[in-house]
Amino acid sequence: MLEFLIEKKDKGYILFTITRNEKRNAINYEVMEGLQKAINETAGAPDVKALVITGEGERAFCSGGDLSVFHSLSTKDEAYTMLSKMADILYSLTTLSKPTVALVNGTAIGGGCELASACDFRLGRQGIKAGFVQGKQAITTGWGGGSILAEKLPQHAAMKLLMEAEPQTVEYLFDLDFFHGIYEEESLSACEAFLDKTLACDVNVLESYKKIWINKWAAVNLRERMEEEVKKCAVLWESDAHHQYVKTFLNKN
Ligand SMILES: CC[C@H](C(=O)O)C(=O)SCCNC(=O)CCNC(=O)[C@H](O)C(C)(C)COP(=O)(O)OP(=O)(O)OC[C@H]1O[C@@H](n2cnc3c(N)ncnc32)[C@H](O)[C@@H]1OP(=O)(O)O
Repeated sequence: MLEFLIEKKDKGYILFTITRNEKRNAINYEVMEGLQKAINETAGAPDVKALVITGEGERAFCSGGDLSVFHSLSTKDEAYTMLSKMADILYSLTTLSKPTVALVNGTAIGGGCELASACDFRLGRQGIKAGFVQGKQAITTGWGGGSILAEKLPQHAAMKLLMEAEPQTVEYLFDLDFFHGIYEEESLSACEAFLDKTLACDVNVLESYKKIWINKWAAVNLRERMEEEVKKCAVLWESDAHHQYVKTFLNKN
């Protein structure tokens, strides 16, 4: 069974859905491949004006890296290989030539918040929570999401979310400008209402405007800063405290 769905919508955008609700839409290597495929398809299709990313079901948007897979990564070198692979994908998402939306339909935890941060816009469903919880697991954001967040939010807001490492309400995160909209209705209707005017714009105009930020992020060496973040997380990954968190989580039931 496929772990993701890529759908080309009539309104002119691609919808990428992580279809692993039973694992709260955790990201494994197959989901990583699917995400890159959706990014490439969006970039390459002249009739596609945006990419929307969401999770299957009502419980979770994305619970970050799949710990039942990544728990076997013991050393910093083993961790680096996975972390840098996803950092490449998140950089290509961040710098995708067209607008992107994280449609946060449920809980977003850890790397799930990094995935959302890599999108241009974030919509959160009423009642959900999201948190960069890595700090509570003796690691940092490991996919470059901290450096991306530092580009999207004011320093005090980004630092607070990363250093407190707590799941927060959608209202709290809206006030910090992490979310750009809160919705109660069905997710896709909310997303299409948010994107309506943008999708009415010529794709060449959208790409020209997005290039302003792509150039900015290149000028501030975002990719190099993400690489440094990945390397630091890989070192922390080796700690007993981190391995103990993962072990406890996987043995909880
Ligand atoms: C890899 C590095 C990356 C980075 O930052 O670079 C990271 O993302 S590190 C952070 C990794 N993610 C987590 O620590 C989140 C772990 N999950 C949870 O905290 C909860 O599951 C939560 C809050 C997302 C949802 O809680 P809820 O009560 O709704 O569900 P359960 O906890 O009962 O989980 C249901 C089912 O899904 C499995 N599950 C959930 N998250 C993950 C995950 N990240 N990896 C693997 N499996 C996950 C969980 O084990 C349960 O499975 P079951 O077989 O039913 O017991």
